[in-house]
Amino acid sequence: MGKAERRRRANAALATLRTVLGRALGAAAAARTAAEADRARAEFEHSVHSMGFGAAARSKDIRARVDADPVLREVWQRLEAERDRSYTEWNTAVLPQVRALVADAAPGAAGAEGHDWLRVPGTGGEPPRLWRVGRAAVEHAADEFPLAVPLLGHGHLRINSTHGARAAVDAIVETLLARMLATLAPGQLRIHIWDIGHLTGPLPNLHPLSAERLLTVHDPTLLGDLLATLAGHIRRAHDSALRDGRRTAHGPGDPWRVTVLFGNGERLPDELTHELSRVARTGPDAGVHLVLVDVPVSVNSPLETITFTGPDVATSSMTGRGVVVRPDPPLPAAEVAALASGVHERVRAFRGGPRSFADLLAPAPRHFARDELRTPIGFAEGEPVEVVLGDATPHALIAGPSGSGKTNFLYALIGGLASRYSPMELELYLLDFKEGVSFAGLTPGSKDPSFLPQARLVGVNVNTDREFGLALLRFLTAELARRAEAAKRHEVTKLAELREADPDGHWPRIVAVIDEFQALFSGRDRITQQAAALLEDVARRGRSQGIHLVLASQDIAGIEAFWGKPAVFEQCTLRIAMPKAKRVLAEQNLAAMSLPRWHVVVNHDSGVGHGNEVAHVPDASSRGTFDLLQRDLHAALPTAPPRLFDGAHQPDLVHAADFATPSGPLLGQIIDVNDRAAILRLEAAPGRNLAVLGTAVADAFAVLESAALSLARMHVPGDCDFSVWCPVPALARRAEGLAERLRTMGHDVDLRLDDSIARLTPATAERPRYVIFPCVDGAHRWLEAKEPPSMTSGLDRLRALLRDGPAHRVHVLGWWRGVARLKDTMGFGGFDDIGAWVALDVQGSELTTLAAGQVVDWSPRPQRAIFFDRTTHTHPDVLIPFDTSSALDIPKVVDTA
Ligand SMILES: Nc1ncnc2c1ncn2[C@@H]1O[C@H](COP(=O)(O)OP(=O)(O)OP(=O)(O)O)[C@@H](O)[C@H]1O
Repeated sequence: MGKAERRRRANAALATLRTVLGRALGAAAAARTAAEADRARAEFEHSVHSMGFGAAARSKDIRARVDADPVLREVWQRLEAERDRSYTEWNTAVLPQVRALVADAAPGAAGAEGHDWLRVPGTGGEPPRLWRVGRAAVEHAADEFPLAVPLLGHGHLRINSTHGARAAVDAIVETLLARMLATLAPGQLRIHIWDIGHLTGPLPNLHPLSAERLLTVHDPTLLGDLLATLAGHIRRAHDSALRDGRRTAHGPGDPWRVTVLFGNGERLPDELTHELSRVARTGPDAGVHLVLVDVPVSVNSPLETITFTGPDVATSSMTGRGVVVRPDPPLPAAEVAALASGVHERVRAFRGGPRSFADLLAPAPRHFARDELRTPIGFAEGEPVEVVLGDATPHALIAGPSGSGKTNFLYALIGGLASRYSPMELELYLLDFKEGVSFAGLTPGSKDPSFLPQARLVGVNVNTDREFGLALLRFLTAELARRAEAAKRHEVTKLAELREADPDGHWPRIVAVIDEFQALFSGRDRITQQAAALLEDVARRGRSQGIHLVLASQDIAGIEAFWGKPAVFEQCTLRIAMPKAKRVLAEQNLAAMSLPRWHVVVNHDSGVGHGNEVAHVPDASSRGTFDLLQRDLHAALPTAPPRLFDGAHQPDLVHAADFATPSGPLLGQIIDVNDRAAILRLEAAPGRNLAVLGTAVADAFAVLESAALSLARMHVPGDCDFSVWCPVPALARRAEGLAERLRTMGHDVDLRLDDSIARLTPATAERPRYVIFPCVDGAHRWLEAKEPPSMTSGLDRLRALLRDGPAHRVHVLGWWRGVARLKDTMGFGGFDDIGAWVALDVQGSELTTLAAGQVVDWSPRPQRAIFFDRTTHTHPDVLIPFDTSSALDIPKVVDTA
C-alpha cells in the first residue's frame, strides 16, 4: 500500500472517530441537560416539601421561580394536583380515622376539649395511651384534629420553645398534668419540677399538691440530686420487680412519676446529660417519664417533640412539618388549683393525715429473718421507705448532728423490726454512749415493768465505760465464731443455709446498735486499738453470719481510729443521713444538706447519689409511740428480760447473780456483756492473798466487804473463821459493821481495832480463815515494833503470814493506800505473795511491777477498779465495786475520802 493510500485511510478513521466522538459527546450533553433538569425538579420538589406546600405557595421566591421556569411550573402543577388529591383523601378517609384513634386512645379527661373535665379528680384504671395537648391542622385545610401525645408507659415529651412562647409551653405542661390528675386515681401521679430559671413558682396552680408531697419543686442548682433520686427509684423498681417476679419494673398500683425540666436551651454539663440520658433510657419501664422543655439532649428512648415556631404555633414530631399545631388555650387557673386541692384532699383523707409511728408497724411479728431484716422507717410521698439489713447491706452507718433525730430514727428502726420479727428471728443488743438513758426504757423499770422482748442487752450511761463496748464486740466475735463453727459442721457458708440445715437450731439475726459509737475510739489507747480491730472483724464476717451492726454518730469524720481501717466503712453499705449530716454519704452526694427537719436520706448504695431515698421519719420516741408497741409485744411474747448495764448505777451486791451461790469471794461487777462478778480464786496454795490498792475508802471497803460477805455465804457457819482488823479509828465503825454482819451470819469473827493487830494470827489453821485487813499501812506503827527476845517485828510475822498462810488456808485480803505502802509492807521479798490485786485510784504506770512487768493501761475513774490475778489473767478486768449497803443491812455509805 502506497503512502497516499495509508494517509487516506487514517483520515477516514479519524473522521469516523470524530463522528463517533461527536455523537457521544452530543448524547452526553443532552443527557446532562436532562439530568440537570431532573435535579432542578427534584430540588424544587424537595424545597417545596420541606417548606410545606402552604408556605411555598406564600413564598415570593417560589412563585417567581415557577413563573420563570416552565419545568418548575410543571412540577408545581403536579404537586398542586397531588395535594388536592391527598387533601380529598385526608378529609374524607384519614381525618375521621385520626379523630377516632385519638378519641379511643385519649378517653375522658385525657382527650376532652374545653375544661369541664377539670372538675373531678380521676378515679384510676388503665392509663390512656395518649394525652391531648392541642389541635392540629394540615395547612390550608379548615378541618382540625386533636393532637395527643403518648407518655405514661411509653416515653417522654420534649418541648422546644421560641421567643414569646413560654406561656403556651407552660399551658401545655399544666394541661397535660391536669389531664393526668383528672384521670389517674389520687396519689397515682407524683410530679417533680425543676426550673433552671426560677427558684419558686413554676406551674403555681398545681402547688396545692406539694403539701402531700405529690409535687416537689427542686432546687435549680440540684438537678444532679433530682436525677439521682429518679435513678434510685428506677433501680428500686427493678429490684422489687425481680423480687416479685414481675416482667415490668412499674408494678400495678405503683404511682407514675412525671418530671418536668425547664431548661434554657443550653446544653447541660456532660455529667448531667449523661445521667439524664440514663434516666430517659430506663425510666419508662419503671413509670418514670420526662417532659423536657428547652433541654437539648438526645435520648435513646421513645420521645415526641413539639417545636414552637411562634408564640402559639408549633410543629410536632407526631404530625410532621406540614401540619400546624396550636396548643389548647390555658386552663382557668382557679379550676386547675381546685383540681389540685381536690386531689390533695383525697390523698390526705386516704392517708389519714400525716403518717405516724403506728403506720410503720406490722400487725404481728410473723416475718422470717432467714434472708434479711426489712422494715419501713418512714414515708416518702406517703409511701413507706424501707431499710434492709441483709447480704447486700449487712451494716448501717447513721450520722447527724446533735438533735437531728438519730435516736428517734433508731427507735423507728427498732420498733419497725420488733413489730415484724419475733425473738426467735431477731435479737437486739443496744448500746448508748451518750450521757442519758435513751434505751433504758427497753428494760423493765419501776413504773413500767414491760420490756422489749427482742432486746437481749441494753447498755446505758456507758460513756466512760468504753470497756463495755469492747465487751459487746468481743461477745459478737465469739458469737461469730460459734456460728462459723456450726456452719462448718453443717457444711454451709451463710446464715440462710445454716437455718435450713439446722431447722431446730436457734439462729436469729443479731442487730447490735451502738449510738455515739465514736466514743469507743475516744482515746489513743489499747481500748481504741482493740475496738477498731474487733469492729472491723465483726463488720467483715458478720455479713454471712447474720450479725448486723448499726452504728450511729454525730461525727464520723472525727473517728481517727478508722482512717487506717476503711473496711468498717466499706462494709456499712447502708447509710443513713440526718439533716446536715457530714461524711456519711459519698463526697459528691449533698442530699443531706437540703433535708427538711425529721427527714432522712436512706441510701443502700454506700452513700452514692443514685441510692438516695428521702423519707420523713415519724415521731417514734414520744410517749404513746414506742412505749405502746413495747407493752403490746411484751404481753404477746413471753421472754426473759434483757440485761441492763447502767454505767451510772452501782450494782447491788445482793442482786448480783453470782452472790446467790458464790463460788468464791466476789470483788465487784465485771464490765461485761454477761452479768458476772470478779471472783478471786482462794485455793490452798501460796500467793492466794489479795491486795486492794488506792485511797478511795468507800470503794476499798466495798471490795473487802463484798469478798467477806460472799465468803460468809459460801461457808456454812462454823466452817470457816474471819479476822477483821482495822487500825484506823475513823474507819472502825465500818469494820465493826462488817464483823457484826458476819457474826449474824453465824461465823466466828476476830475483830481487832487496836495494837493487838500486831499479834496477828497463826499461819496455819484447821479450817479456812479469812483475814480482812483494811488499811494495812495504818498498822505499820504497831507492826514495825520489834519484840524481845527474838526481836522479830509484827511486819516480819505479817510477811510470814502472807507467805505461809494461803497454803494452810489462811488468806489475807488487805487494803493498802498505795503501791509504795504495799512495797513497805512486803520489804525486799517482792510481791510474789500477793497473787491478785484490785487497784482503785492508782495510775496504770505504778502497777507494772505488780502485773509481771506488763504495761497496765489504766486511768483511774470514780467507782471503777481493775482486777488482776496473776494465775488467770493476761489483762486486768475492769470492775465496778458493789454497793454493799443492803448486804450489810446498813444505810449506804458515801465516800468522804
Ligand atoms: N421524726 C421526729 N418527729 C418529731 N420529733 C422528733 C423526731 N425526731 C426527733 N424528734 C425530737 O427531737 C429531739 C431530738 O431528737 P433525738 O434525740 O432523736 O436526736 P439525736 O440526733 O439523737 O440528738 P442527740 O445526738 O443530741 O441525742 C427529741 O426531743 C425528739 O423527740
